Amino acid sequence: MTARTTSETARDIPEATVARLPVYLRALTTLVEAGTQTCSSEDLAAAAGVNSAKLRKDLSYLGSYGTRGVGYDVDYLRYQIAREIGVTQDWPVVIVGIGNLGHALANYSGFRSRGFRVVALLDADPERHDEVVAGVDVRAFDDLEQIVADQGVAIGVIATPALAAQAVADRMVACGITSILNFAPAVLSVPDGVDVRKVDLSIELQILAYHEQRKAQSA
Ligand SMILES: NC(=O)c1ccc[n+]([C@@H]2O[C@H](COP(=O)([O-])OP(=O)(O)OC[C@H]3O[C@@H](n4cnc5c(N)ncnc54)[C@H](O)[C@@H]3O)[C@@H](O)[C@H]2O)c1
Repeated sequence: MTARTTSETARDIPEATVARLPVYLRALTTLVEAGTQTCSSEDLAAAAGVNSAKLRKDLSYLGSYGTRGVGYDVDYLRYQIAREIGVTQDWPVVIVGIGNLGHALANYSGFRSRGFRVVALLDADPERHDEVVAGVDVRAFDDLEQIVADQGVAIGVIATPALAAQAVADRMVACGITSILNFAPAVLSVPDGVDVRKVDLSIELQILAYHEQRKAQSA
């Protein structure tokens, strides 16, 4: 994943720390679900896959230092991180491009449990407009402006072909969306104040392929 952000968070938490907070949140959620009440920084670091010094430093930005000999209160730390990320509130999200990937994203139940509510699925193809995916109607892309205004949407997901992605992003930005998660293999140009994160699984696979090749060469 690559990040393009225009500003640091209110208390200037470093961007690399911000990127790890959701990882800690996921690890803490697993601990809460397992009934764990306290954990050491070493346990949490192992669950999150980072080293414990880095974890302690990251959590110190949140003013969270744990209790010597006891560790962190799992439930409270989870709340603190969720509050810092902003997922204690419900974020309405629109997904544009309801093809193979759009269907998979719309059907993913993990968004809701992590604070994101998919309020609209939009597609330019009228043949898709009769569909209901995960209980949400697929609607015309031209309804974007109305939906964003009615629902106060700040986050948009792009799952269209690459050629359409910039035009979709432009329409999103023009009607007030300020954060975009882009799955299309296209570099988006957006004005200051709009954050774009790009997800590209084939790049992740290519990085793994590079390491596989290195392993094979040194074997
Ligand atoms: N990032 C990743 O890891 C990853 C993985 C898979 C696919 N993708 C990308 O996601 C995108 C979607 O892939 P897919 O397999 O779902 O494609 P798809 O062809 O099945 O679906 C694309 C959908 O976008 C709609 N669309 C086209 N132009 C539009 C526009 N201007 N406005 C609104 N909707 C529009 C189409 O009608 C279609 O329903 C592609 O760009 C693909 O390369 C990325």
